[in-house]
Amino acid sequence: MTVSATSSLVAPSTTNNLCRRSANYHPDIWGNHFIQYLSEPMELDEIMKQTIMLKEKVRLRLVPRNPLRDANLIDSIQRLGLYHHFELEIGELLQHIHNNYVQNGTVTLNLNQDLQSIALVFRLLRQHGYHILPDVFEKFKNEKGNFSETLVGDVDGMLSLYEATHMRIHGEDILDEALSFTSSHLETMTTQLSLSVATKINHSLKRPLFKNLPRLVARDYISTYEEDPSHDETLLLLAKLDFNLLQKQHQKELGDISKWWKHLDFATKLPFARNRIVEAYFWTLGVYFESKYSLGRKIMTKVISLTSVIDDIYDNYGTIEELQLFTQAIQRWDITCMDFLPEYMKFCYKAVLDVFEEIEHDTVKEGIGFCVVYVKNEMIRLVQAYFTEAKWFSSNFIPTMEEYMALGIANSGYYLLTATSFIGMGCIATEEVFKWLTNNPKIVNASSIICRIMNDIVSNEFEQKRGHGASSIECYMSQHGVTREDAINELSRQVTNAWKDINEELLDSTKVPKPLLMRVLNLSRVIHVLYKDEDCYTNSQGSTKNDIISILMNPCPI
Ligand SMILES: CC(C)=CCC/C(C)=C/COP(=O)(O)OP(=O)(O)O
Repeated sequence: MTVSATSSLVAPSTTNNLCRRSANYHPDIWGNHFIQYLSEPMELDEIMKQTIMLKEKVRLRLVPRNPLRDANLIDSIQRLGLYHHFELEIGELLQHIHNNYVQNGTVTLNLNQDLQSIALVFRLLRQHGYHILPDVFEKFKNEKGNFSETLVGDVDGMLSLYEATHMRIHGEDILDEALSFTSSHLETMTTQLSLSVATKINHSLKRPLFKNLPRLVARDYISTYEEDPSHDETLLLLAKLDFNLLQKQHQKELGDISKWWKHLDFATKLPFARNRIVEAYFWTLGVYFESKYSLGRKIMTKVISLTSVIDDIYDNYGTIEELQLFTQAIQRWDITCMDFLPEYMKFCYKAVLDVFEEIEHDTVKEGIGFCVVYVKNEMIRLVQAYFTEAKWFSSNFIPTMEEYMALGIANSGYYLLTATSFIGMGCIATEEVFKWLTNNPKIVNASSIICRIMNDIVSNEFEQKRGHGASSIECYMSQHGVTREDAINELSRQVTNAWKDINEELLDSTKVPKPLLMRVLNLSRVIHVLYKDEDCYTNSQGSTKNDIISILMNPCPI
């Protein structure tokens, strides 16, 4: 295929009688639901006053007492979605545990055979950047070097160890073994336990804490915590009020963004494309939910929803000739290029330029206008990658795995989304940080690999049926002469390794501030939630719909 994106712009010949591919995506399922929230009154002063008072009450408790009590309190606060209010105090408490109960990287806390507590302390310290060693788990092995079967009766201990294993980095074989030991036994145990415990286990197996989205964890845990007779009333009430307050803010934000989307009227103008504004906001909410990231959420939701449409143009509807024009127009970034585009592309092109103008306006106001060119460049790189992918498909080219993954990292869109997420982070996202991003950092590559491969694994069969380029699965099968199942096993191993890369990079935040790395972690978590079993972004009527209802529509009953 010799189509190049650099030749001069020439208006396309008539395309009306072309045979275009179609994916028959289901329509938007939300209608005007979120626009309604815009007219709801916001009388929240009393609730805000109450939460301030409750926060101060909780803060008084966040002083070192007994390391186990401290660890459990931190765990509850984190699961209840309140960590962002107590970052400083929790940091100090963990520092205290580390100073007093860790020697040469090994936890020395005397917890005998209390697997639940040991694994909890390990998980919390790791999560907060302490490079402690997993050798504390050696004592749970038998003389043959296997995890002891006597642990199987300890459901809480098994679950706690299972959750801790997701923090593992390369070379930690004991945690690999612990993961397969705990997951296989937990799965078997579900048939012998009460329905509520089995449900809890199944949920953890599908969405371990570390790979789940903080808002989903909070909404779920608030209910679980309430049922625990030993719960702390102050903490529970604070968690509920805080969740509901944030939910009201999210509803208004999404209402505003939905109005913008409705006004674009892509459902009529580009009916072949996915219409997923609420799902795009959900994606963004997984990246940052805290009140102060409102601007970031607005920008990122708009970028995701437009990228989704562009992806559909390249994957389904556009002809190679049209795609070449669109690619050139994006490279040139000039509104006059619109004249050369087919009607349906004009709407999308104009919307992209308008959104970037809005980003420029917002970021200049915040004093970080320098970032726009970096984000724009990521959009250009993404569209070029989409075009290469379309050319490969139209010429029936099956790349090697190496060629495929180099393009797959670029067309995952995760560099664009990472750069976009940094815009919302304010002054810590310096120009150095955006430059760092242009040098293919390991953590962003890993997150892009997770995005590309998990997406390929769940959407492959459907995409191949409607006509799509070779995915990582076909490339691997063709290159290594193996079955689909073997290819999927190998690719899943690559996803596991990418998570280990992410964990390793999170332990070293010397190059880039940790809050920015947390965006990359959260972007990876979104992929785990949306693409674990099927493409729940494209087919959003199942678990995604339930997740959206639970965090964006249902307040916590007080
Ligand atoms: C990560 C980004 C940019 C998200 C925006 C929405 C999007 C393009 C989702 C993936 O769609 P898909 O499953 O059709 O992707 P692909 O065409 O890459 O397989």
